[in-house]
Amino acid sequence: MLVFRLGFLDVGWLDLLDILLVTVLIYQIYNLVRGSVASRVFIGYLLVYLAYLVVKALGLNLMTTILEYFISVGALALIIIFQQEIRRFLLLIGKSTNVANSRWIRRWLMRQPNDGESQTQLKPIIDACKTLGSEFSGGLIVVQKNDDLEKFALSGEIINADLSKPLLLAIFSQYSPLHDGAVLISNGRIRAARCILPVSDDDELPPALGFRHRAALGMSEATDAAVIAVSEESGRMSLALNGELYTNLVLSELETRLESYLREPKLLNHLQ
Ligand SMILES: Nc1ncnc2c1ncn2[C@@H]1O[C@H](COP(=O)(O)OP(=O)(O)OP(=O)(O)O)[C@@H](O)[C@H]1O
Repeated sequence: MLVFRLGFLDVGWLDLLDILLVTVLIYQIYNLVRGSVASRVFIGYLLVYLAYLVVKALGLNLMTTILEYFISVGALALIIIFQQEIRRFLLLIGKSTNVANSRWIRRWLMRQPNDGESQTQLKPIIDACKTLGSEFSGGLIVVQKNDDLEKFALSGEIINADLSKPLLLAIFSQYSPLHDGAVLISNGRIRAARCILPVSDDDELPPALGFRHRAALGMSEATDAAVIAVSEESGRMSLALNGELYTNLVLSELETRLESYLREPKLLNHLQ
């Protein structure tokens, strides 16, 4: 059905709906990539696409063909560059559908994490963070959720020991040869120490936060693990989840966030 005419263009309700949906989509994508290097790539790609539309409308055939090739190869490159953002976007959709809140769906489709699988005990971790914070020792602890973290474990020293507060404190003691880097906790055990984590290039991170916090954020962008950073300088605790860094957490807040994130139902986990 025709709504109005714009020069030679007939604009209908469906066109308006189409424009609205594209606007929302571009806005959401912009929100996800804002502040990262990817945002500049995104804007660059949009400009090339606009140039393509213009040369196509003007009938410049050779230029149109060149830009067409560029855009089709660029689409593949975009998927690689925007891995993290695409993941966050799908996560956003997964969360907003709120499937996990339906009791019926929970019962029939989801496996709760406590059905026989070994769950990581959070108490030793929280207690260790408390001591590390009060002693200004500094620490970086990765708690596995679903994603396989073995390649990160192999970047450090494999330990494979029972999880306990004294062992965590011994690892992060400044006299320990293992205190540098991150401790990786997997299936309720300390899997490895001295692990090297990917560093985030998010330029919105406050300059006061150094590489420990960047590594925590980077790991949470690359995987679904929960990463705790205890600052050596301030003793403050931060938690990185799904590419978000929650800073200056009090102990109870750290525990609640960690608990609810790690105990989310499995179906939701797979959407992330
Ligand atoms: N990519 C990384 N992977 C694992 N650990 C890292 C990484 N980068 C830094 N670290 C750890 O963080 C420690 C402190 O780094 P830095 O002082 O830059 O961090 P920070 O964020 O300022 O934290 P703090 O407040 O504790 O000083 C390093 O000695 C190292 O143990």
